[in-house]
Amino acid sequence: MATLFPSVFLSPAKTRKHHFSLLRSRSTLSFINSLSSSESNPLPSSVRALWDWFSKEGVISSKTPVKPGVVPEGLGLIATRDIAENDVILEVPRRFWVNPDTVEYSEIGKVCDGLNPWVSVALFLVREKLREDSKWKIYLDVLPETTDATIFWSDEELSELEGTQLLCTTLSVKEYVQMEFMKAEAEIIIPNRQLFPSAITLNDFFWAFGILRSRAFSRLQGQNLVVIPLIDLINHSAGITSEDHIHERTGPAGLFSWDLLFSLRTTVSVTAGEQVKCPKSSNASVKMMFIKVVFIQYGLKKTNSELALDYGFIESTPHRNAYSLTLEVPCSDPFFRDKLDITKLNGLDETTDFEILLGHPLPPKMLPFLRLIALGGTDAFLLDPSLRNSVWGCLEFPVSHANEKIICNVVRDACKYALSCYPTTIDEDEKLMTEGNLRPRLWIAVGIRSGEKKVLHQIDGIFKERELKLDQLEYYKERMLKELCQVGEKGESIPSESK
Ligand SMILES: C[S@@+](CC[C@H](N)C(=O)[O-])C[C@H]1O[C@@H](n2cnc3c(N)ncnc32)[C@H](O)[C@@H]1O
Repeated sequence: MATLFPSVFLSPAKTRKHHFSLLRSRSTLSFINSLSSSESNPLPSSVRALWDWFSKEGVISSKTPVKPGVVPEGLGLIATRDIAENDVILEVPRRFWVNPDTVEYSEIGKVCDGLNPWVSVALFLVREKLREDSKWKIYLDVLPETTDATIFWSDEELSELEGTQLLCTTLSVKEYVQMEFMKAEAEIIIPNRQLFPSAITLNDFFWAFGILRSRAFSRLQGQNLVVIPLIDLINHSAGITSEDHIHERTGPAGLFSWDLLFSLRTTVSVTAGEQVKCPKSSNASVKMMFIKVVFIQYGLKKTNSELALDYGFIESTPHRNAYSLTLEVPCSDPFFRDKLDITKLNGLDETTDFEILLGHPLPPKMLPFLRLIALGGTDAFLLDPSLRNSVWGCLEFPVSHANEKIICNVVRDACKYALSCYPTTIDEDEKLMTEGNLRPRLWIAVGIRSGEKKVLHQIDGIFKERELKLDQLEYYKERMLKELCQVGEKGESIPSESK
């Protein structure tokens, strides 16, 4: 019966639809202890220059409760004094923001008019980076040349992702960026050489894209992306479980000015770090600083694939492991129009991605959608227009033995096929991870491929269990009969066939 379905019905290895929004959801602050030697991690001069610049501009002062520091995640923000709940950590005035408005009021504003906002900000960043006299030079010097985000991986590094959805997504994002670059080059850069005197390469454009994906926030008022110097030094921690700590307000924006401020606050109080003697050291002058690093939550709903793609790290939290199943009503289906109608009525598209998380149940609309796609034969009466408003309710429960068997077969076959595309087993991956000493990118690759396989085994397990219970499930006709009997017990009329 599985052959009833064309191959487009369920395509697990299909590239996940990527929403090329560069917006990061609102973020959260918190404070985690970290032990760090202040002597062994000197602050780069570029970061000191940025701090001095912001001091001179009156953006930070002796009252600012954080300072930049070198932390395991690269640069980060460190608490310098006790901070009370809901205190402001940093506030950066609008004149230091980099967003589509910044581009609009710049020399390239006119030629970038109408461009996709992220493309215009990317062109702006690259152009400023290539200028010796850029007003933004002090900030741009602090930005990393690259991260461990998968768009920056070599072919050899990407080969470690063989079989994964993340590999497909990374390749399609790279293709998309390349296409946008070629378009921008042909339509904006080449026709306006006087504005872009230095050659801009695809690698430059990728750098800017990577910067935006890993550092841009979404504005609270209005949805345009924005990069905020200094605030973008904040790192992510799995330990932070809330996302709501960014505010915008109008306030003092320097020595004599008033402006819109992008403001980062905390909802938890924090006591600043203190100097302690290194316990193993006999030399009393060697001291370790017990520091409080300020972290945010980059997005509670982001999967490990999204974290790896955007930021270049993954978490060990199980539910960050996900697998996306793409379900589609095939246009060759004899009931295509009816099924599409029902799909739309219930808020789904003809092709819908269902993200399944490790340790979580299937998304609620997945089983009804599967049953709808599989609907045919003697069950096709449920597609009658007179049942249009009630059919989804029926699909939330098993329809018929045949229908349920089809969905089990199709999903299990798809899982088996997807699992056969990974060159390693979960055991092999876990052995690599426990042996340790993996380079960061290999660690990410191994974590991603083992996470995806775990989710596929979980999905397969769910449908295997269903398959074993096919004879015990209650189907539509039995449910209808039961309902009729209940009506009968209440003394109402019973249709003659049921008597
Ligand atoms: C918004 S920036 C934060 C500042 C950054 N650490 C730096 O050195 O400029 C985001 C980047 O920081 C790093 N990062 C943030 N949180 C991290 C974490 N929990 N684990 C590993 N890297 C992290 C990643 O490279 C990520 O792309």
